[in-house]
Amino acid sequence: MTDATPTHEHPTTHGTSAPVADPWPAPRATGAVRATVTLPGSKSLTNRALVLAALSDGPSVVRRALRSRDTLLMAQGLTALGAAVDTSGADWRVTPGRLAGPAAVDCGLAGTVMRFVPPVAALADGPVVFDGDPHARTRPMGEVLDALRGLGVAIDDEGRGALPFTVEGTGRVRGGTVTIDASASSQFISALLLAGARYDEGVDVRHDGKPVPSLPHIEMTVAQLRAHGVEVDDSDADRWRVLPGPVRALDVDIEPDLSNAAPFLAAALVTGGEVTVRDWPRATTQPGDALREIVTLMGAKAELTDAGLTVRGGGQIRGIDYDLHDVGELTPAVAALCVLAGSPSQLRGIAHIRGHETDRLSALAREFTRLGGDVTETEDGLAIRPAPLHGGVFGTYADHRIAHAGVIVGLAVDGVLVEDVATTSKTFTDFPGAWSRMF
Ligand SMILES: O=C(O)C1=C[C@@H](OP(=O)(O)O)[C@@H](O)[C@H](O)C1
Ligand SMILES: C=C(OP(=O)(O)O)C(=O)O
Repeated sequence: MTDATPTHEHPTTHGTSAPVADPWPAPRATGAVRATVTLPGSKSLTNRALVLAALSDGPSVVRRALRSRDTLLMAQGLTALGAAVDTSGADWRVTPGRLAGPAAVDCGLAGTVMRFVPPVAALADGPVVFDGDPHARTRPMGEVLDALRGLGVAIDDEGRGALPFTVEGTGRVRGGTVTIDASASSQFISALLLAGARYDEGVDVRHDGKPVPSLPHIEMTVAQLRAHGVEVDDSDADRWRVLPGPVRALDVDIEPDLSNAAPFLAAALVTGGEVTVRDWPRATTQPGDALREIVTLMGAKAELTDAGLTVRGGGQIRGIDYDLHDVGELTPAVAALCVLAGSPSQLRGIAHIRGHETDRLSALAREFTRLGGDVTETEDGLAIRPAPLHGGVFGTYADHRIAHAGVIVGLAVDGVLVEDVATTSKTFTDFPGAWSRMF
């Protein structure tokens, strides 16, 4: 880095203070990558574990918690509500406390914080104000607020159906039956289920609308609730019932984040190399496990052994026709592989990712096109055809996974500069360092 290179100082909630060049020259692979990587913990598992620990009947331990912006924001939010969350070590300790306002919760850009914490705040005695990053104010949220109102909670959002808003907690929630349209995000359902056992009548949540995306994430919620001793009935399609009762304290181990494995495994395909991700679970509720199937369809070999998941690239990348509805968060990395593939691809079922950190379909189409790619948006996905690529600045829109897409393409294309790569700290502290260490 020269003195003339602009640097970006991460805010403290980004989990690191290392200055990083902006835009960041993405490492260009000069040969087949051979690497074994240890990835940080899962965002989705960590933030569910923290919420459930804060609602539990005693102290819990969240081992190998992910330390990143989203999880630190969750810890801060729950602390603001009255829990004691000790994040000083690798194992985070959560001691539930009396939930009370007035309090303020900064959601950053974390879907899990903006959706999962309001149902907890509803149990607090006193007002709790929620706000977040500018992009967060445009993320869909209204269904959760309306559902909470239906369960007996007063919320003041001045009709926005989005951040900022105030949950006017009274110390208890009636709960009961509510019907919502969760076609924009599975997190609407997970949010209500996570707190539901602590409501007087529990919750009976029904979905009415187009199919719910990211269903495995709801299954993850149900599994974690059951691990805490909560009774959940998910035997009917589009209906989830959480019975009222105590949430038992738990000592849990967090698995590595399999969605954040995507760029690392992609490096094996792009360079014809071999990448092993350590501690890949044999059985998991994480949707990122679908990467094993996806990279295989794209021409790689994926092998799960005691060492972890090893992916070997097999020369040219094959384009795919794939429905990512259940695993939408993998789209940016998969799209980057498709851009580098030797045959066309069609990615489907992901209209809802327009409501993620940014409109991911539009951002991916725009940024790949700027590098010479042939990528068009469809109503529910992306159509990608092979095209010669060139270097340039890759915009990231405050979206960690758009940054992953940029660095993947940068492996194979000279002169790709990834804007604000520090945004990756949303779910991965020092991603640029971990990425650079592979080469
Ligand atoms: O519950 C969760 O932890 C998540 C659910 C999914 O959200 P959507 O259902 O909004 O896609 C996923 O994309 C997000 O990264 C994490
Ligand atoms: C959609 C994502 O995040 P969030 O939890 O903020 O919704 C993501 O991580 O891809």
